Amino acid sequence: MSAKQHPDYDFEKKRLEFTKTYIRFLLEQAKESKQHYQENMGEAYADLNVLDSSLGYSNLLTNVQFLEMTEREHRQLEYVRHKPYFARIDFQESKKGQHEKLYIGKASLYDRESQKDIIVDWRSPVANVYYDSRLGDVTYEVGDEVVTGNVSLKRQYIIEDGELEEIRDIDITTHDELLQQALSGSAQNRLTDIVSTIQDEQNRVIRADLYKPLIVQGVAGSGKTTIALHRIAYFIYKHAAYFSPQSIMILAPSKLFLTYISEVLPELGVDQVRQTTFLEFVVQCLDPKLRFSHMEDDLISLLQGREEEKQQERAKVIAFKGSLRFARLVQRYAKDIEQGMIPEGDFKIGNILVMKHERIQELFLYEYKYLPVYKRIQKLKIVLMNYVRTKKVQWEQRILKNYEIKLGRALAIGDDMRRKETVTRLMEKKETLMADFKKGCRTAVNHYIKRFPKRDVFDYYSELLTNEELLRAYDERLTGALVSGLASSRLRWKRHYRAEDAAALLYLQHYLYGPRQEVKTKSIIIDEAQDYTMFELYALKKICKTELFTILGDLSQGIHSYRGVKSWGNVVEQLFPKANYLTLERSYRTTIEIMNLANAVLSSSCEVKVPLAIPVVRHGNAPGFILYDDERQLAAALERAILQAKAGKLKSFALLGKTKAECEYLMRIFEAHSSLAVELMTEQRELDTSVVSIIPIHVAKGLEFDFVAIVSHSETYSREELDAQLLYVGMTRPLHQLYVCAKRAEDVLLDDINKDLFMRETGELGSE
Ligand SMILES: Nc1ncnc2c1ncn2[C@@H]1O[C@H](COP(=O)(O)OP(=O)(O)OP(=O)(O)O)[C@@H](O)[C@H]1O
Repeated sequence: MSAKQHPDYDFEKKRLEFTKTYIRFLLEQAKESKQHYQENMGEAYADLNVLDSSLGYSNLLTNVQFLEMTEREHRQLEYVRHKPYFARIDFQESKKGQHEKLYIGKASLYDRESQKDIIVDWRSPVANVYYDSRLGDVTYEVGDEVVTGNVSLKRQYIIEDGELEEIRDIDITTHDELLQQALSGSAQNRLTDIVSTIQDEQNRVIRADLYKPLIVQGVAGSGKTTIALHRIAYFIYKHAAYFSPQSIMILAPSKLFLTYISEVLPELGVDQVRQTTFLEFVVQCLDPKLRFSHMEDDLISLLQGREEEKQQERAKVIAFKGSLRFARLVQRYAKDIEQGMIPEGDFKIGNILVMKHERIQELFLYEYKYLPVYKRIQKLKIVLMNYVRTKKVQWEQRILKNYEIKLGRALAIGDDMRRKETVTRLMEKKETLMADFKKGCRTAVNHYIKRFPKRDVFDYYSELLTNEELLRAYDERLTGALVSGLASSRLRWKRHYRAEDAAALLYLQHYLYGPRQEVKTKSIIIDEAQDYTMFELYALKKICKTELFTILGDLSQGIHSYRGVKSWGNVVEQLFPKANYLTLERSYRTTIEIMNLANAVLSSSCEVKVPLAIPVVRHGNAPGFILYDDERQLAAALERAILQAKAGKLKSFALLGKTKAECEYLMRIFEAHSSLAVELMTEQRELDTSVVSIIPIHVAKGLEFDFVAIVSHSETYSREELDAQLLYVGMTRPLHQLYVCAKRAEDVLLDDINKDLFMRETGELGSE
């Protein structure tokens, strides 16, 4: 209800004014403190030359740290001042008996004098009660302790620009009203935070054990991306000492997607989290010059279905390269490289045995095992150099002694001539030997180390792919077709690889060289994880040396399933046996009508591997099916639908095609027959809601729009799993309105679907 109509309006208004005034006061204080620390820094800097330098630096450093802290506080206050909180719970803890009104917001605030909470952070233990429990008796956990109490009121606020607009009391069970309101809004070109309407199943994901891997199967629109980001904010709040933002890495499918999610973390007060794509990460670990063709290229070839047999073979090669079987093959190869590296024979300087081959092997293969193979060479070099240095005098004396004995014998020779000759020869020999020995001590280690092979990861990997004998040696069950498929999958240019090679290269780099820069990641969040191969997940685990993965995906959207995850069970069993597995079955993005049609299309054409999405209670228009005959009709019908939707306040519009070629075709149709501003979206561009975006479905995966039309013009959808999943992905992108346009119902798999699930329109309706 409107805030003013609520019986507690005066009280709540006063409370809000008090909070705002206090925030203003703190902001003033923070401003003064900042100035103070800046002045101190200036003085400390000037003193650097005068004072003992360590004291000067420590002064400077202390002030820099205080300044950073104050700036952080300042930023946080600035960012909550217009919307300090979004909910209140009245809570009475059983033990204390004290009744508390707890206001929940995005950041905590307390009275500096009384130390009492003014705002409680949404991530704090007690705030869990707001998300998780109903009115009445509740419990929540603080560490190992369980706190019991009673919640007598749950209240929500809508505060805009510091003004109280609405107050709602949640009487029995749900947050539905506020959720409905949140969901009925428009899709922006950026994802937003949802702290005030997090649902209980989502709350469980956000707060799931942070020290265990977590795998989440969530239907389309269930909030996976959104809650992954909230989980990061929770990580940082709960374990600030262990998880700095820099130690967390998000892996997203594309740069476009990264831009799309870029505002959520700052909205949640979190910055500096590493956000990248898997291929970008591999490039950073290996070599900035490394280039990958995109996995979408393979998808496109598969979708276009050209030279079907060849494509089937390619799909098999891609699938194999993503498998743990290939990972084992690469592992064996890496082991052999390791074993075969050590130069033959003992390490000697002249005749002096420095180290036996067996001992070097022992050091290299066992004692330095904790290091990547090539780093062990450096280690061995240092050890051998030190060894030679410490032993040099002893060896020298041994040589000298040897000659002393020989000289002693020579001096005893009776014949003057022979004695002289022998002594001179021995002296000369000694001189040469000593000179050689000294030189040997300086150079022998380097010479020995140079005998280790010097090859890079690309060289090794190319050798593996193209050497039939090697491939069979590491996997004797390999078929001839696969062997030749692997060989022909190698790209011609050095440092230019296919996406399917990324995992093997990453693994080899990890095993042989270690990453180029130290990987400081302690926790990895993977979105759209159904597109990852088992080998990719395995290689990531190895190179980051962590088990702390949060893996979120939806098998129903597995359009890369020829390579990607087929079952979460496999991921748990083979890679993360300690993982928690959670599911999200409710979908928040689309209306019931749209979700019902998407579910029907999916289940009519392929085996559904996971539960179908349950839409939250939000109704909308029935999806429209536009049957058209020619380009002109199509453009006119869609223009009309879009203008109508614009009048109905929808803001973001997308036309989805099966492939890039189809989208380019649509672009031409619209430019020729419509006055709408359209733009062809690629992964490099940013979403612009002022135009109608034309996007291939696989690029739109993960994104959302108010209005979506899926157009089949030059491309149709078959009953193959890949096509049905692609349609499903497209159909689950809109928030409010879906159109499917085709020349025949079977082209978009609607021929077999219950006709009540969509409204059939003909192109003529729209053409005037
Ligand atoms: N609890 C919630 N309150 C309000 N909005 C929500 C909530 N949960 C999800 N949403 C909204 O639902 C939409 C879908 O969320 P999101 O994109 O995170 O889902 P997803 O599971 O990653 O989807 P997909 O797999 O289809 O890409 C977003 O607009 C998000 O803001």
